Amino acid sequence: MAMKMPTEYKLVAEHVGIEYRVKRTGEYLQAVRDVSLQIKPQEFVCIVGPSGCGKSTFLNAVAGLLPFNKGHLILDGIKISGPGKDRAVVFQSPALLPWRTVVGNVKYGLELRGTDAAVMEEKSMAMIKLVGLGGNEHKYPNELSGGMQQRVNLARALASDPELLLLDEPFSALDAQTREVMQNELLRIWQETKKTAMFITHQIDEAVFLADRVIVLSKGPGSVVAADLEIKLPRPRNEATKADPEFLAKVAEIRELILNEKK
Ligand SMILES: Nc1ncnc2c1ncn2[C@@H]1O[C@H](COP(=O)(O)OP(=O)(O)OP(=O)(O)O)[C@@H](O)[C@H]1O
Repeated sequence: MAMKMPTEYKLVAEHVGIEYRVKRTGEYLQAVRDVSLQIKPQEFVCIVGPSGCGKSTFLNAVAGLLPFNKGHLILDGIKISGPGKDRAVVFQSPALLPWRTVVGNVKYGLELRGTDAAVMEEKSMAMIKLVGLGGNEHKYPNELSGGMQQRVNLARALASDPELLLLDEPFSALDAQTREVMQNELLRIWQETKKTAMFITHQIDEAVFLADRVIVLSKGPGSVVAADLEIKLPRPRNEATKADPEFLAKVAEIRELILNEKK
């Protein structure tokens, strides 16, 4: 097996363009025009931007689920050309298999890879514990709340030990209180696992609370990177973070940037 060389960046996007062929008209829509960005190992990067700017499109391209027609996407020094076990995605809807228990769902990805049964059991149980679901291993998805289902989804993504965790508005279907709990939980898990994370959200305060860096995309279609802002708030972050003048200033700055994009 080829030795993986350590690289300065976990993910590099170089002038990435992504287009869709619109079925209805047969025409091409350049959803993302020119996105360049870098994510360092263990960094938490949030991507925000006006609705329809191509946040999900970009994430899907990084996941290898959508082809791109311009530029390059490079993960650990290797060009992305399709899905791979080095990336795991957490979508807004948990999409759990209803006929499988919590542990059965967490194991699913590992099973597809032919992982050894004992290793699979051990990893799945550890991940379930990590996401705070210990004791719920044998419950079925319909016995779980929305927040618990999203915890299972996170455990499933982490079980495969990905190099890059991709999260596409994972908490936007949750009520405000559960959402805040899950943001804190995600930060705790991220600090324990040290996974590099790319998180898409349209909620600016969520982005600033979570991220080391917030990248703002311009209005779409044909989006580019409008701003790339470092968030220097101390960690661990907690409720007090949200009252920090730096937090409030960054939220206001990004809100202004997005409002200007919408004009
Ligand atoms: N399957 C598709 N076929 C054609 N156009 C699409 C398709 N999916 C998305 N688009 C278009 O691509 C652009 C980017 O969409 P995308 O969903 O990535 O934006 P987004 O920033 O994630 O939006 P939101 O914040 O509303 O979720 C939009 O103009 C959208 O209409």
